[in-house]
Amino acid sequence: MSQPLTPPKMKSMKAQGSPIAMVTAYDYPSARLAEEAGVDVLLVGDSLGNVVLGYETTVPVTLEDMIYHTRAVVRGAPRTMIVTDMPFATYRGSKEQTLRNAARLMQEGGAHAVKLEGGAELGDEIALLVSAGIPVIGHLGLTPQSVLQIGGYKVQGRDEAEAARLLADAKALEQAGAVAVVLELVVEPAAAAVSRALSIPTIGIGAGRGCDGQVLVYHDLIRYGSGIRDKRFVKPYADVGETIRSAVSQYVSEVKNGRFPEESHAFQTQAQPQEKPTTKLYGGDPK
Ligand SMILES: Nc1nc(=O)c2c([nH]1)NC[C@@H]1CN(c3ccc(C(=O)N[C@@H](CCC(=O)O)C(=O)O)cc3)CN21
Ligand SMILES: CC(C)C(=O)C(=O)O
Ligand SMILES: [Mg+2]
Repeated sequence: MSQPLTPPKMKSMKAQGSPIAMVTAYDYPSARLAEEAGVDVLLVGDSLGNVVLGYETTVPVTLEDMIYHTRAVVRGAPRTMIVTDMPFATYRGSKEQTLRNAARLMQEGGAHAVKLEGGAELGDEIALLVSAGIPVIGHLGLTPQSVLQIGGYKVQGRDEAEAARLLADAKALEQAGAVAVVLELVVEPAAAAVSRALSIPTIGIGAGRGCDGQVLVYHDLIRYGSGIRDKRFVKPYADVGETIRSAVSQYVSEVKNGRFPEESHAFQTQAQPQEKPTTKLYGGDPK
């Protein structure tokens, strides 16, 4: 991809039946690799609280955390559309504060769009952000920022009433000007019905095959982390956690048994031919 995706382009992808591939990212190297891999959209998710910062939930994640990680992701993926989650309690209560917080994610963080968890009750907030020129993505179904209220991570839309409310909320988000809606942990028929009823794309996570796009948490997708539990909706495409554990463990043994470093890793008084000149580069290590 040469230029970041735009909201109109996302909508035309839906119209053409071309699935949108989204993944989270939280730092420079992961963003860079995802851009090289051709993802359409990167989400700086507040799931960084769980997978990067080690919190139990996304509730402790701050606006400063989101700005900091967004900046790193933007540096790693300058040609990819970057969406940043507005974290817990930063988009309710005061309109002024909601706009200021979203603006900081865009101006200081460099995000191209923001994502908010919630339904029809957010109509005014979304309309305000849209009027300021901010692309807004909604998030329905399981909304992890309310986990302490909900009492767990549960599949949504199982009964008729829940499915109807999901559809009404999705329509309200579209009406308010949202450019896409994430559907999390929603039963497949309900997510498919919402996807058919909207002209803006739905991006599913644990929402089955009927959505217009998919999103997964980076660390789940590559099994990066200790004790990453394979959830039903995740397909792990690599086992990076095991790769890292094994590499670091080999390093530790080689240091302890004296096999590392070797002569080839050492510098002598006279420069040797294989030594590389030192380079000063911005934007990460030389490749
Ligand atoms: N690593 C990670 N991946 C995520 O997808 C994710 C996060 N963290 N943190 C924020 C939210 C929380 N999410 C979660 C957390 C747990 C389940 C879970 O336990 N799912 C069960 C199904 C539950 C049920 O049957 O009702 C599963 O086995 O998939 C799902 C989504 C999604 N998000
Ligand atoms: C799971 C996705 C949709 C998300 O909101 C996050 O990563 O925080
Ligand atoms: Mg999130």
